Amino acid sequence: MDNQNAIEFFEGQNLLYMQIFGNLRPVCLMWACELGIPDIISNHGKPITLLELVSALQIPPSKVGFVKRFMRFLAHNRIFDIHESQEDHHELAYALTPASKLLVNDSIHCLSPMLQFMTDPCNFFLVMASDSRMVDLVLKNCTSIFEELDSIVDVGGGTGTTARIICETFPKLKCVVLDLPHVVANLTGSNRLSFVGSDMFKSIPQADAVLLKWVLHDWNEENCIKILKRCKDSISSKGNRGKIIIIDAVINEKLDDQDKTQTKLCMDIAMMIAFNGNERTEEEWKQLFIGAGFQHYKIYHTFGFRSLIEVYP
Ligand SMILES: C[S@@+](CC[C@H](N)C(=O)[O-])C[C@H]1O[C@@H](n2cnc3c(N)ncnc32)[C@H](O)[C@@H]1O
Ligand SMILES: O=c1cc(-c2ccc(O)cc2)oc2c(O)c(O)ccc12
Repeated sequence: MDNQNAIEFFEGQNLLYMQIFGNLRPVCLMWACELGIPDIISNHGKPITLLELVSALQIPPSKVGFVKRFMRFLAHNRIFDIHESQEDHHELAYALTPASKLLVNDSIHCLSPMLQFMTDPCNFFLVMASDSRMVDLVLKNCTSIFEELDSIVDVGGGTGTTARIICETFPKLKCVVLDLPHVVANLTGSNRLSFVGSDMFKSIPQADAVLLKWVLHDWNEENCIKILKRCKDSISSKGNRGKIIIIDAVINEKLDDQDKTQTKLCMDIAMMIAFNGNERTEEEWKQLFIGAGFQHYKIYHTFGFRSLIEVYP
């Protein structure tokens, strides 16, 4: 084997080992949450030294080396930051990163239900609600998309977390949440928020706009076109001024960084396994819109791994 081949061989070997051991990442993340490490660091109010962490975890001091290695792994994966403490003789101290701030239990945007769901997929609606609380961040950046509307139907809107945030943010907007009857049974609305138990393939109430957040990626092309046609009927009384607002991923391997593409492609595999659904490229979205009889669309790549797409008749 010449030198170049040897370099390629060892790079290939490393990549393969990295993939093979990759399943340890979610496992370690879950252990960190089960041990309450994000909460401990958050409650500490400043970076926590290794000894302080071991003491808070009530782990025998003899195990300090294990905690150190565990935290090194998580820090390498950008779940925690490692600082050199200025006060404590340059001891190592751990801080939260943007990722672990989302695992602190009393934070409004806490995503730990999503993590638990991956090992125990029973509480689907709790998971969806935890994701939907992020919508407040989207709405702050996209007020122009909603502020001219008088009414909106959140199709497949689950237990109404997104709709409640929309109602709070836009005080003149009336919002209907449409989901399957068993999902919305026993849910109470308010004067501007109501729940309809129905099948989105059959009929959707009339409104100025229809919201589809994390719905279409659950379905194959044929079913998406059926749903979009029902949505088009729902906004028909608004002529060309009605619109569909889709919140979902748009795969763009050329423009996105490696992390973002990784998330979208993982989600694509999850959708393929769980629902025969898929994440889509812009061209694939465009074909759906044309297939359902829409003329125009505009994509806002403004928040995280998902985009907001406005679709017009
Ligand atoms: C992945 S969840 C998304 C929930 C919510 N939009 C969100 O982002 O949190 C998909 C939703 O579609 C609903 N759904 C599935 N089939 C439906 C149907 N035929 N009619 C109405 N809703 C449906 C599910 O009950 C579920 O609430
Ligand atoms: O993050 C998810 C995960 C699922 C999922 C994974 C495994 C299963 O056995 C069932 C479901 O489903 C999701 C989904 O439908 C969605 O719209 C968004 C996120 C997820």
